[in-house]
Amino acid sequence: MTVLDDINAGAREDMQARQRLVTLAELKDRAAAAQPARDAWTALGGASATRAQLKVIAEIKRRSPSKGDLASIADPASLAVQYAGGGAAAISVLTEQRRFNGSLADFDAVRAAVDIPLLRKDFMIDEYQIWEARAHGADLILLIVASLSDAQLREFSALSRELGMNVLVETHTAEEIERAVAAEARIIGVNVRDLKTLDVDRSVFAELAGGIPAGALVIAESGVRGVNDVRHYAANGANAVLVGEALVSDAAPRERIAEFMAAGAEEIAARS
Ligand SMILES: O=C(O)c1ccccc1NCC(=O)[C@H](O)[C@H](O)COP(=O)(O)O
Repeated sequence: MTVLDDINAGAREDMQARQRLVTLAELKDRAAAAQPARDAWTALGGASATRAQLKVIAEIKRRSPSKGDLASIADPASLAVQYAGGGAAAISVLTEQRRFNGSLADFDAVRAAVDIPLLRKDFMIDEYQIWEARAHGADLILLIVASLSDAQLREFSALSRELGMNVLVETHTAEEIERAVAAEARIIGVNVRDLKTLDVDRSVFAELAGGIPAGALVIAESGVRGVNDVRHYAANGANAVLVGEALVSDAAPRERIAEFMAAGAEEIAARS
């Protein structure tokens, strides 16, 4: 069993516990009453003809399987306000409990504090979680190609779109990019962290990003520890970077985001 298999199995058990408390019918009612989803595609630069900026998706991440405890984050809402103030285009909130110490309560607190698009970052293996995301005000969800069949990728993407949300489709290999493209993904992430071994290899981004069709938004996920990593991703075609550890462990996340955006814009200008 890989780490990803193990996380998915835990995510399913936790979802089943929530299903005993909140039925799908109740979630559907809550989703219908929720404010419409914000436009994450446009916030991430999708509608811009030039895509001259590098966008930052700033993540709220307390712990991780690879690094253990990262930050206690007693007040996720206050961190989210700092992220938004620094210019983050979107905020990723990890809601997985067992390995990341996240929760839907964190998500709700962040939702109440900021008005920019929110990514519900979890291990999505069932439509229930997609309804749940929308019911809690998510604008964007993550689908990990390695966790899903082609049919699930298509069905989960279609449901998310029906609910007004965008989908970040995460890949780690050329074959997974082909599957994402076949599922008509418009926002494609390359996670340089192999979720089966937890190895982080930033060169994976340079190898794979060129295979993503023009028109799609390209998100570099994981491994940003400083401006040089941001420059590397921007120089190799990233429209946005998804950053967790470097921001939660920084005393000045607002300034760090602004710094990452400035460095990224310089690289994009240099490559065009
Ligand atoms: O972060 C992990 O150790 C991890 C392990 C297994 C599955 C997923 C994992 N992380 C999810 C992510 O992809 C990252 O939280 C995200 O890309 C930010 O990464 P980083 O900036 O390196 O914290």
